Amino acid sequence: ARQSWGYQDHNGPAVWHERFPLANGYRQSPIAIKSREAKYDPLLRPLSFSYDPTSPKVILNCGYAFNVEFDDTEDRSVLRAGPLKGSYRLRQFHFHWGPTDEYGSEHTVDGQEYAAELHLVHWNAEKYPSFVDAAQQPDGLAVVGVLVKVGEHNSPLQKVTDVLDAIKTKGSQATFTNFDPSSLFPGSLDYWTYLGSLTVPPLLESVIWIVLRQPVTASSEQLAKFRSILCSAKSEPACHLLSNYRPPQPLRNRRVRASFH
Ligand SMILES: NS(=O)(=O)c1ccc(C(=O)NCCC(=O)/N=C/Cc2cnc[nH]2)cc1
Ligand SMILES: [Zn+2]
Repeated sequence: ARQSWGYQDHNGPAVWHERFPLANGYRQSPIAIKSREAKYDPLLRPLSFSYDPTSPKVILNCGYAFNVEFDDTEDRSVLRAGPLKGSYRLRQFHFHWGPTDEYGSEHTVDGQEYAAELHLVHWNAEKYPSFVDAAQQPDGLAVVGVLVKVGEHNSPLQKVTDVLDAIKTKGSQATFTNFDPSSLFPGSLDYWTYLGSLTVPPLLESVIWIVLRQPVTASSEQLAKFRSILCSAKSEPACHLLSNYRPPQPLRNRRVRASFH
C-alpha cells in the first residue's frame, strides 16, 4: 500500500504538502505564540467545560499518536464559552511529543519549546450533523492545547501511561473509561486563542485553537512511556514513535488574542 504520512524524513511534516496542499495554507497550525504580540480581548469569556468521566470509551494506537476516544453521539462531555459560540462536543484527546524532554510540543511560547502537548478535540455538534462535516467548516472544531513540561510526576496522567503497554502496536486498542480529562488541566484556565487547522493531515482549516497559558508537568519517565509505543503494526518491523509534532507554521494575516492581561 502507498506509504501514508508520518513523522519520518520520507513522510514527515516537510513533505506533507506533496499530498496535502493545505499544508501551505493561510491558517495553519501550530504557531509560535509571541505573548507580547497577543492582544487582551475583554469580550473573551472564561472556558466552561463539563466532562462526563464515563464518556471515554477506548484508547487507540493510531500509528501517529494514541487517542482516548469518547462517545460523542450525544452531549456528554462539552466545552462552552471562551471564544466559542454554542457548545462543542469532546471527541478525543491525544498528545504530541519529541525524542527528548527538551522539545516535542507543537505550539511554542516566546521561542520556548515544551516536552509535549495535550490536545482535546471538540466539534460543533450544535451547528453540524457530524464530526466529519464540522471538520470541513471554519468554526467546526475547537481544540484545547495544554503545554507539558518535564518535572513533577503527573498522577492523573499515570492512568493513561499505565495502559500504553496494552496498545503497543499500531491499530491496537484497549478499554479506557472512568476518567475526567479536566484532571489534566493546569490550575489557571487563562488562554490564547486564534484561528488555525488540524496539525495532522488533512490539515483542515477548521479549528478554533485555545492554548492554555499555564503548562502542566509530567515526569521524564512518563514522557519516555509516550516514546515506547510503536508506529508499526504487529506484523511489521518495530519502529518506535519517538516524535509526532509538527513545527510552528507561518502566522500570516492572523491575530492571537489573550483572555488575560
Ligand atoms: N492535532 S490536532 O488536535 O489538530 C487533531 C485534531 C483532530 C484529529 C482527527 O480528527 N483525527 C481523526 C481521528 C479521530 O478523531 N477519530 C476519532 C474516533 C472517534 C472518537 N469518538 C468517536 N469516534 C487529529 C488531530
Ligand atoms: Zn494534536
